Amino acid sequence: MAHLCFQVLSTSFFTPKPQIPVLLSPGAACIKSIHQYRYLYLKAMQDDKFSTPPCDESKVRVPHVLTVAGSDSGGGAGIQADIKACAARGVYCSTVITAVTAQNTVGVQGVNIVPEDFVAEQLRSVLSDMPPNVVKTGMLPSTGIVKTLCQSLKEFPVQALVVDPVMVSTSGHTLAGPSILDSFREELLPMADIVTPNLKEASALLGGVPLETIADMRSAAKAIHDIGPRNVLVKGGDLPASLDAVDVFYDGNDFYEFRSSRIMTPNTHGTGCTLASTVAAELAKGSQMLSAVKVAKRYVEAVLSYSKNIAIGGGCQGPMDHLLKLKSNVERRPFDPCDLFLYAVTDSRMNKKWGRSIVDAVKAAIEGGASIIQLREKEVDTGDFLEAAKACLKICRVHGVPLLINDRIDVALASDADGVHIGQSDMPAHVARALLGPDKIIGVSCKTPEHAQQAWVDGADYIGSGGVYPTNTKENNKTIGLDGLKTVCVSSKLPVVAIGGIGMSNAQAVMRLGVPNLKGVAVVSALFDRECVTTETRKLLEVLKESTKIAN
Ligand SMILES: Nc1ncnc2c1ncn2[C@@H]1O[C@H](COP(=O)(O)OP(=O)(O)OP(=O)(O)O)[C@@H](O)[C@H]1O
Ligand SMILES: Cc1ncc(CO)c(N)n1
Ligand SMILES: [Mg+2]
Repeated sequence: MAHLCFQVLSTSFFTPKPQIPVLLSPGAACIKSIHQYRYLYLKAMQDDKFSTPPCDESKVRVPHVLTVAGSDSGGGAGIQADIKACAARGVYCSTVITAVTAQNTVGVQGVNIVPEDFVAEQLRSVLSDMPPNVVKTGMLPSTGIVKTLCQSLKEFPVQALVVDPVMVSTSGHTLAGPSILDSFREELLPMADIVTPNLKEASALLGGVPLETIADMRSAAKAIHDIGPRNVLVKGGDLPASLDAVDVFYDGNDFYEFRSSRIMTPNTHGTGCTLASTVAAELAKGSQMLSAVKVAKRYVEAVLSYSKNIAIGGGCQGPMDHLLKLKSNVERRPFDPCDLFLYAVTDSRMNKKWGRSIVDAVKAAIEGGASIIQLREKEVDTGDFLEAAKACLKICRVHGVPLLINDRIDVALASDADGVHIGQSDMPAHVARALLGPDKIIGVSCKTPEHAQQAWVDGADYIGSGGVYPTNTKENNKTIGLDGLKTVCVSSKLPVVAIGGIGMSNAQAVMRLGVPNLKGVAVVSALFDRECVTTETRKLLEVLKESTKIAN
């Protein structure tokens, strides 16, 4: 009996278009071949038969890749690489698992194939309920699984199909035997928008022709294109180590070479899965094929380069670390309110007056015992500020002292400083938080309980409150006094550092206010408008330590 199929159809070559659901009439039996559905799609386009689905403006479309692949217990290739690559590229990834492998950096110890009907069930679950933009395939270990997949794709067509014809692991273990070659050639490849064989796989698809040079890769790309996929990318990761990593792309008309210098690293496990998933992710976002491949190649190169020295496992082929963007957050130790104890704020006028560079000033303050540094450089050009921030950061990291940038979120981002300190008239703290991400330190200057309340709501980590005493460092700055400071501290959920005219003579009075969230003092002139910054910092540290002893 013919049945209703609610389908998502696409053009015969990938075009970045929203998915167009089509309700086929009961008379239209489920489409038999991919060619037939592509024909029907084009015809329907001509006849203007598509109805746009009612759109709910409150819903956000999420680009979505479904990967149909094997699990790699080592986490570097297969399903695990696909999920990580899609996540890194900002794309949702659902999974149909075709095999479970026991694998590590030494090799493949075992393969357990998922029964064909259970692969079919997983496919149905995903495709019928949450149609992906793009399907990407990896390890398809049996002819039955290839056929099941092709059948599902005919029933539930998608915008693009990316086929990574996984056959042999880099360690030489067979992941899908030669028996699948016929079903690849006859059924899967003709449906593919792109197929991405490595040298061995390209050779196998062509009956074993030897492939050793870039000229060979071109001929292979053309011959594989004749099998039916719309685009072919022959990957050159396995070219001799002396050559660049060159991939050859052929779209049926033109050849393109994607070249990157070869990264000398043992951590290349999963490069192929990562490349294909990234192509799929970029297509899902709406890229054209050529730009998707370009971005994917660049991404793999960046991840390889980032991961070249990581050590996971004792074998000779390690995995990559896909989430490089998140890495800097891991290296930084979390903010500790006690860091606010002796908070040194640099000042360009004072540095000029005493003939010091920003870096020298920071070095001296750290040597004297400053527990956090803020670069407050109002008169320095952006380029010079950035260079100084990077140099200061190196010193701060060595000593475990956080480095904050005053006002300049751009400089904080570009230098990868630990955070920023912003005033009431700078960028709102919640916007700074959105730009800087969850891990960077954000401090906000607050004079009132309302400011303090807002800083908490906006996601700040601490507040700076003052001026406690009159100061020349900041013009037109209202003095709030010890009482004002206490009022702010009492109403603040965040730790507080006191600022404004604080030095050796009055630091104890401030610290003796006796409010638990007052964690320290921020000083400018008391350290930097002096001949020896290190000596002054040491002295102030002693005074502060003394005040805590008295308080306890
Ligand atoms: N050492 C390297 N330096 C730079 N790029 C590389 C290196 N090794 C592989 N690549 C690139 O990584 C991508 C994947 O190619 P490769 O030939 O390694 O695929 P593969 O053999 O299928 O990988 P897998 O190990 O996942 O099966 C290609 O773009 C290739 O050029
Ligand atoms: C599960 C799986 N898929 C693909 C590859 C190819 O890298 C692998 N090693 N393991
Ligand atoms: Mg591969």
